[in-house]
Amino acid sequence: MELEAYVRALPKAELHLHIEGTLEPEMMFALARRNGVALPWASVEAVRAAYAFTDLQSFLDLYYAGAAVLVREQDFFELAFAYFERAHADGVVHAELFFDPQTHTARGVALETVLDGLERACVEARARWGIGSRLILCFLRHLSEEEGFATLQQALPHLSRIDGVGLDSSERGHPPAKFARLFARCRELGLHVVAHAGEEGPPAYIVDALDLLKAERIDHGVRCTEDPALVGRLVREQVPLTVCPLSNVKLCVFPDLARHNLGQLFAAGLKVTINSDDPAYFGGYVAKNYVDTARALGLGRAELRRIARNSLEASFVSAAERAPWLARLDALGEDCEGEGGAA
Ligand code: HPA
Ligand SMILES: [Zn+2]
Repeated sequence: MELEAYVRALPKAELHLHIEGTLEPEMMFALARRNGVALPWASVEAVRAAYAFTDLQSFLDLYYAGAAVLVREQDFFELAFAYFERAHADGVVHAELFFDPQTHTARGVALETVLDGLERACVEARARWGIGSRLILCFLRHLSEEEGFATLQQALPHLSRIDGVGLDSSERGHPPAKFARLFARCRELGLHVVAHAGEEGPPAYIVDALDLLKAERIDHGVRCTEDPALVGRLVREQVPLTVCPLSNVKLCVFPDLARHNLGQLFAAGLKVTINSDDPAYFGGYVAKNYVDTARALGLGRAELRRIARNSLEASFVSAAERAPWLARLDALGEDCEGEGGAA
């Protein structure tokens, strides 16, 4: 089996995916027209040409500008439905979607509108393709903790359809400590907790995401290798890292995939997963992240199976829900063992 087909056949969970980051330029322009929203680019080609990012902030500026075309429930539905269709083609059996309510409520779009559209797509994806999903509300860390509390207040009537909270946006200068009280309240409400840390921020932010926010997974986390004691802890506690290789290259966290530290993280025994982050902006959905990383770092099929297994184990589904996917994964491993494991 070709590597691409093998990767697509791996049952996998996607755990680090910003739904607003799946907005392809074609949809951006179609929704801008439909909703009468002016965009700062003249054409699909012009917006694609602007995807030459130098760091996280240069991406975020463009990403928030693009998200302004999302206004109605139908827009959020179409956005998420298009993602699920691609995810299904990539062998994703379960996806935990991040969404950024503050990006939308700041423009007068109600949290309920966002949730209604996303949830309808989740239901439709389950019915059509059997894909499972969860929704994770992310707080924008460049805003204040008080604004985060206001967003949580708006979310309270909808907690039955929100599974967890996360922390995203500009990392440098916005440490986890800024949100310790907000995340404590979220935990009291029974929400799962994840946080972006150690993408551009220092390893200390990963430590604080674990100790102060009680994050169950670290989103990115690649800068952990600068602190050997932290790596030891992440291995001991088997804290999942949701690594996004194409994102890291696009945002200049690593100069190229061959110099990405995912292979090093994996060899150290960390619970590494591979994800796409904002695939419309970073040049590839989850299967391309697996394939390109495997080629660049020489990962074999046993390693790819391990990474897919990690994603299923690190998801928020029950052991019973996960069991059939793990069985399929193991069966695939045996089927392909004789075909030469190397990527
Ligand atoms: O990679 C990311 N990092 C931080 N915030 C984000 N919001 C969307 N993508 C990202
Ligand atoms: Zn992210």
